[in-house]
Amino acid sequence: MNKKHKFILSLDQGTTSSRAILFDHKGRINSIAQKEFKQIYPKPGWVEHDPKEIWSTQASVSAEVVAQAGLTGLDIAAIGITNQRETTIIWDTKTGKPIYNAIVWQDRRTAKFCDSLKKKYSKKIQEKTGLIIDAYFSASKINWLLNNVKGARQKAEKGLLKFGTVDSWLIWNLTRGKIHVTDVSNASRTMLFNIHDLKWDPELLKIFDIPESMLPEVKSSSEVYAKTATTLFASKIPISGIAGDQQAALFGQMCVNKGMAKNTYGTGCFIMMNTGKKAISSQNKLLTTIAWKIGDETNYALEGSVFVGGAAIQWLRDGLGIIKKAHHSEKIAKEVKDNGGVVFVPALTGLGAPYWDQYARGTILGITRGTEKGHIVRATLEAIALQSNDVLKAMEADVGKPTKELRVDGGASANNLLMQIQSDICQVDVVRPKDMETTALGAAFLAGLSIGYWDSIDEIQKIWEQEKIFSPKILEKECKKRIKSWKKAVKRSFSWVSE
Ligand SMILES: Nc1ncnc2c1ncn2[C@@H]1O[C@H](COP(=O)(O)OP(=O)(O)O)[C@@H](O)[C@H]1O
Ligand SMILES: O=P(O)(O)OC[C@H](O)CO
Repeated sequence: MNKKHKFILSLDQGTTSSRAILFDHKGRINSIAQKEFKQIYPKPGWVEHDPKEIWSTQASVSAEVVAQAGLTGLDIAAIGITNQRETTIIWDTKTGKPIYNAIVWQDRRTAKFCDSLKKKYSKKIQEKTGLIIDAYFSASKINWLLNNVKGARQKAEKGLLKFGTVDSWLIWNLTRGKIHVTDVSNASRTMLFNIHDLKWDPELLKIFDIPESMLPEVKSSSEVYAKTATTLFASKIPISGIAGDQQAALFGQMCVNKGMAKNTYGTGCFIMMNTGKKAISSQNKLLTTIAWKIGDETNYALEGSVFVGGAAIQWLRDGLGIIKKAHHSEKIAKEVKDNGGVVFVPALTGLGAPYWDQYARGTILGITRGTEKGHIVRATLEAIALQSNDVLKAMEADVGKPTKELRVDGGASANNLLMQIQSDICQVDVVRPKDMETTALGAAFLAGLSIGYWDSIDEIQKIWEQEKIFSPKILEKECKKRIKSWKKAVKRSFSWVSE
């Protein structure tokens, strides 16, 4: 069969659901299957997933999407993997069983430990890893698991345990325990990886007290790592692309040139700017990270993560119960002409970039007798846009250039009002692609490139299509006014709790 008549299967393992998507040679979606899984909150600030459920939901949607399309494994040219990043899984090499739940990127249990490292190591860690010391990254989570799960440290020291981010865990299972790998983009989120010499860093391993034998082999983002060995598919399919989900989205948005930026509106908001072959060290509390490595070329990016993006909408739905469905937020926010003076800072799990205050908490200011539910909902959408703008402005300051356009994707980018607000606040064009599953598409592109399904990035650029452009509708003066009151509110949310 002609390769071009085959499909690329993309596995998109996100924070709230596992998705499998089949893409055709034009980069169009043929079929999607998705399953949500359980979020486990054992204590305030702790967030866990069951690694077995991560695997079982991902395996079942993978089989489902192929069957649903009336295809078999023989129709799949390759598999690309993209995943929630930083989330930490440790498993027993012999049994393949996890020693504990996955500690999710949002989990704050290691905040104090991270604080204790800041004074001595902030500079060194930022130089080597591009990251700012925070409980967000994998290193302190691995350290916690080794120190708190009975017998873990002894086993790890004997080489009997493996650590992986979710990509490694999925590949371990897809290959029935034969392959333990990750790619540079995922490795760059662990706080153990030197992003300049592309190696696990012995000094960092010492600081976090982690044996190197636990770590996966680090590969590029686009190469054949292995072939599937599960019974999920009738044939052995090459796994040939891996990238952390935000890096995959940057690639899926074809932000392949220096200065191009994207924002993914999922649970959090993740703004990333391609900085080309150069790792730019941020002066504005952003992260320097590896976007991808293709062949011998490593591409770097600046990133700012907003912890609570679409999750603020979820909170309106599940916590406050003032909306029934996430997409109702648009209609309800449109019932009022503006925010009525209400400003919401959704620091529900602290504040990420560019503030990095793990002790900040959510606050709603400006409520009066006239405040309606629409004002709160509108202020929530504005907060998503304002947080994203803070990051974009920090990026522009780091690279010394204004952004031309912001490409958008993720669940909440379907909200037209939010996209218009984003364009107004940033005073840039917001460009939404036809295919909003850009994360999965990016992984498919990486997988397809390495097996020659697509010949080059140039060929892929030709198939990328935009759906809609949102241009600023308010004047810069009005925009500045809104940002001023937002900044005032953000200050009030700082250091609210001490634990
Ligand atoms: N129309 C919408 N308006 C605003 N928020 C939305 C809308 N649709 C989805 N969301 C939000 O987007 C998030 C889901 O996006 P998704 O990309 O699936 O996230 P993730 O990959 O983090 O699980 C949820 O937090 C949800 O509240
Ligand atoms: O699963 P998402 O889309 O919320 O992304 C999670 C990020 O990778 C965390 O860094």
